[in-house]
Amino acid sequence: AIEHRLWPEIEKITMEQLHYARLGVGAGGWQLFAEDGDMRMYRREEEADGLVVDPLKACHVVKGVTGHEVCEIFFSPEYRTGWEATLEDMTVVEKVSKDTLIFLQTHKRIWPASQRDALFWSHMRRVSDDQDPDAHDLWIVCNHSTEHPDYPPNTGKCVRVYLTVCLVCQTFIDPPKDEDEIKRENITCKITYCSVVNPGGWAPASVLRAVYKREYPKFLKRFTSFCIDQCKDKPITF
Ligand SMILES: CCCc1ccc(-c2ccc(S(=O)(=O)CCO)cc2)cc1[C@H]1C[C@H]1c1ccccn1
Repeated sequence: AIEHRLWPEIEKITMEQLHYARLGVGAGGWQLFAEDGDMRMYRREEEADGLVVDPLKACHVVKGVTGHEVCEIFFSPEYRTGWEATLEDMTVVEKVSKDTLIFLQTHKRIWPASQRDALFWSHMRRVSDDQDPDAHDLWIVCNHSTEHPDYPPNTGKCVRVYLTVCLVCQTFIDPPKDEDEIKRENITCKITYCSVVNPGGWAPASVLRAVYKREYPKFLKRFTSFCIDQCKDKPITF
């Protein structure tokens, strides 16, 4: 296949994000800011040119779904309106390959900041765990801001945000007694979600931090509940 112009960047950023997601939160100034059941949400307070760009890392454990299923739902455009509450509009601008799409998304305005949009490539892949070959495979979705000639930034009503996001999922199977078939009650998915969103233009630090504190826990809970609901009556996809 002919290599797409974005392929080298996609490969580099995806593997960097995989490495970053697998780093623990012990070092590096992470502060726990939200907890809910098995979900732990951490952030670092960081600014770039006076704009809040607080990196976020969330760890969650969800029973009854596989990492492949969770990443498939996070990646696929057809499910997004079902779980992304802050979305106002979404377009698939380009289909790079079956596992790589370019999205343009408009998010609901957060008063008093102006409305934001995001243009990013989204890439999904299975990664075999080189450290522990008998561990189950990892699945990753990586979203990273990009440019596109037909969608220049800041031309309409929206301020363009710049984001890098990854969702890394690992499936664990607790084998059922005497070789029965694996049921959903025997599977657990360990999820790490990382995001850095540069708001792209001025927005008060206090407002942004309040929005992230409110929106990220809601987002991850809504997303994982949606996954459980979507998968519960379907055959398991490993
Ligand atoms: C001023 C910043 C506005 C703003 C821009 C962008 C995003 C955002 C974009 C993408 C992704 S994702 O994980 O790639 C899933 C695909 O949608 C998550 C978040 C969120 C907010 C704000 C709306 C807030 C928010 C924060 C956290 C989660 C959801 N929404």
